[in-house]
Amino acid sequence: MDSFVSEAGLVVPAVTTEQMREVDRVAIEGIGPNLYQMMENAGRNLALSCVEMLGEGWATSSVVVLAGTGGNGGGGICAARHLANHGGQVTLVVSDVERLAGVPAEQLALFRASGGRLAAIGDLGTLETSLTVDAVLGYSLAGAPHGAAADLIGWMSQGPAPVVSLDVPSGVDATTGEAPGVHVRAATTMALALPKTGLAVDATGEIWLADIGIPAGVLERARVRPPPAGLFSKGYRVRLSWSS
Ligand SMILES: NC(=O)C1=CN([C@@H]2O[C@H](COP(=O)(O)OP(=O)(O)OC[C@H]3O[C@@H](n4cnc5c(N)ncnc54)[C@H](O)[C@@H]3O)[C@@H](O)[C@H]2O)[C@H](O)CC1
Ligand SMILES: [K+]
Repeated sequence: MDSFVSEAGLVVPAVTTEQMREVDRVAIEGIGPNLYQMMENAGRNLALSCVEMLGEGWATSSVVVLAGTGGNGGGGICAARHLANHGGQVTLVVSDVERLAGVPAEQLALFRASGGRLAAIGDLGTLETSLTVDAVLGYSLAGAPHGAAADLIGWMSQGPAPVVSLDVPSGVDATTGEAPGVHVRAATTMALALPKTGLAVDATGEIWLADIGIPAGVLERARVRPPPAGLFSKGYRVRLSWSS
């Protein structure tokens, strides 16, 4: 789907993975924001969505954050820190801690300082959750999920807790919407910067779009259509629907 629509009726263009990568490249190698800044905005918005989904008394509910080793996982780890910083009962599970590098690894170091709990994949069977955050795989999905990523997706699919997916439900191709193997069925998906063309599938649940601070000049240089003026005039997240 090449566009989505906001509740106010604004038409929001969608991007493919290739287009989003170009936006990220122009931002990170050139104008900014840098990866740290974008990930912080992603994680903070995601944490806020979790608080809103859980409602009053959210801080007494258990939240499990499942994170992969790339940019998607880094955003999830950042959200886990924000939840822990605000007194939430958060447990983080990373698919492969040894493979974390760069900014996602720095996110984990920050999380460790928050007092939140880090659990191993082997502990999954003992974890209780009221809301699960899916930050396992983002737009760099390559083929059917395998290894620890597939285990985490399987765990989310078994339990009754709602899942909030970051950017795209893990296992769903962000460009085509196809799922080459196991995939997450989200209650809510929070897309970053611009909705991806593959999000018009049932696995996404409610779609929200979060502003992560990318200015119009970056989109222009990446030759990507910008979101309509005023889309984020009331806040940093807006609900989107499929356009008919
Ligand atoms: N402007 C933005 O939208 C931003 C988005 N961000 C987030 O970053 C991810 C994309 O990050 P990336 O590091 O490119 O990759 P992923 O996190 O999607 O994947 C990580 C990792 O997973 C492995 N993998 C791929 N396919 C499989 C598979 N089938 N089975 C198992 N493992 C797999 C592979 O090793 C990948 O490298 C994007 O979605 C956003 O969430 C940034 O935070 C900044 C800006
Ligand atoms: K995800």
